[in-house]
Amino acid sequence: MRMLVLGAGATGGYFGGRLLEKGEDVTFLVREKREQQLKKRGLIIKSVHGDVTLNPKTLRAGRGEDDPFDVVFIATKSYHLTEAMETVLPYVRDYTLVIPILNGMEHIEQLYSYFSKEQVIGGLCFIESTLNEHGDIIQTSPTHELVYGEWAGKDTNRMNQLKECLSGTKATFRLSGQIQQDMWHKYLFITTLSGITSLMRSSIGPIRDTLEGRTYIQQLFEEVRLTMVQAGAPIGAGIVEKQMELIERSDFQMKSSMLRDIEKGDRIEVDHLQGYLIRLAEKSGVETPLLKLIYHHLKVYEKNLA
Ligand SMILES: NC(=O)C1=CN([C@@H]2O[C@H](COP(=O)(O)OP(=O)(O)OC[C@H]3O[C@@H](n4cnc5c(N)ncnc54)[C@H](OP(=O)(O)O)[C@@H]3O)[C@@H](O)[C@H]2O)C=CC1
Ligand SMILES: CC(C)(CO)C(=O)C(=O)O
Repeated sequence: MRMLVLGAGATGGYFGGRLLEKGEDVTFLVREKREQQLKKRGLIIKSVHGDVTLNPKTLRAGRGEDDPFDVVFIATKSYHLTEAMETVLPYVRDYTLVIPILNGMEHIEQLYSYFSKEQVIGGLCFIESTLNEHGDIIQTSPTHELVYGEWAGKDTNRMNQLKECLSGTKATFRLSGQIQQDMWHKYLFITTLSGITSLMRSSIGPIRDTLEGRTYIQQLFEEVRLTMVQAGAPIGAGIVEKQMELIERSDFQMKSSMLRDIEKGDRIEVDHLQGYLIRLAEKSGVETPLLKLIYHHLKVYEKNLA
């Protein structure tokens, strides 16, 4: 299958790079600066699973538009999505599978204004990765998993074909029969993790290892869970307990990508993650005091960037 990865950043560059390493036909749709970096240095992955330097095929918007792709992974930040969608449209046909791997949920509705419900499938990823000052991908913990699946959870020929193509890669690609729930659960986890680590400006260990810190994590999980349940999201029973266990087991040094972005002085996805949930909570009247504090704290960070 011909695959296009929109965004050769920390996630797109990693998963696309691993597929390329395996020998799949992968192209990256990039902007000028990133293309120059990739041409000069190559796509460099420095990872706990092994380093690799690759020479990827790149495309710039407007070029090769008569050469469509079978699969398009969407791997930009949420705040770049609208512009990015305009540039990717010419490479997509009716049969193209569009797989977003962003955190959050709001982007799904946004994608439906560009693509049909048939084209867009569900997706998410678990990975701790970032770009260093040279644009190399630094991937730092054992998990490197991309999960995908039909929105309605069906077992289809096209998913089986995709599964075949993604298998045998030095990263886990997992086909899910309940991708909507997986995405909401990941959203619950990341809103809490990014919220608490960004508020405290700390990796998870020092927060989790104090009674007060753990209480705040628990409170935030509950606020977010209730918001999601009231919005009709398919949240499983006992999910907060399961995700608290995940927090307990996480490496002491574990940070959210949002905190890493704050440390680099970069933009953050606060409106896409915490902001969208606050809007949902307001609609259903759920009280979210801690989530609101975190949201406003992060909005102040954003204001200070300007
Ligand atoms: N990093 C992580 O550990 C994890 C991140 N996520 C989520 O994955 C998503 C992507 O994050 P991440 O990969 O970290 O982000 P990055 O900022 O590292 O990468 C995004 C890439 O998208 C590129 N891009 C933006 N707009 C365009 C465009 N119009 N055309 C081509 N390329 C474009 C940027 O390129 P340019 O250099 O030109 O700006 C950048 O390289 C986010 O929703 C994030 O929350 C999920 C799990 C883990
Ligand atoms: C929590 C983590 C690292 C898991 O993939 C993540 O999604 C993020 O930091 O954005």
